[in-house]
Amino acid sequence: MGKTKIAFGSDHVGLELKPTIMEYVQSLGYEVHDFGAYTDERTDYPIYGKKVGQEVASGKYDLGIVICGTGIGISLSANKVPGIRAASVSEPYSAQLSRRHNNSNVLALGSRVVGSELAKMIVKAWLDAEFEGGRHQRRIDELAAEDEHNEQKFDRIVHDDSGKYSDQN
Ligand SMILES: O=C(CO)[C@H](O)[C@H](O)COP(=O)(O)O
Repeated sequence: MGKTKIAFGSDHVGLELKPTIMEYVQSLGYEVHDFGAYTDERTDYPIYGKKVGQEVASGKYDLGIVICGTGIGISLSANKVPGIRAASVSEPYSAQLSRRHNNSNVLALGSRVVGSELAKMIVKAWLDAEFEGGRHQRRIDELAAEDEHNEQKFDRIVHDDSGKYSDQN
């Protein structure tokens, strides 16, 4: 079996923390890829939350880690992608439980909320935890059923390279 593949994304604020976390995750034996942003020019977190969400939901990547100032905006964006369960957390306990109970497939961090050492502890707790299934699977199935209704609506919104979006319908 190959290495677990992790997709990374951030806005301009999350870019402060992203290289440190990517390097750390790689040192733990994971394959990593950065889907932007690549410069600190002010940009919009929905572009990168959506991109990472799509990479994970499509199965091209196993998990995603997204970073903005608080972790909130970029988690909201990732969670719009059907099949994504993004958890915005700022301590290891919630990170671990988000996988054990919620089977989170995207972790969202706030670079203005956590320092790099705490962020590493959060990421390690998240990566080491495993989904427990059982009664928790029933709840995940309910979320997936909601996704089916939302899928069509979501696909209408398209971003161009400058970050502008349009509604295709
Ligand atoms: O945390 C965030 C979203 O939840 C963003 O990183 C933050 O809102 C960006 O702010 P600014 O454009 O003022 O740098």
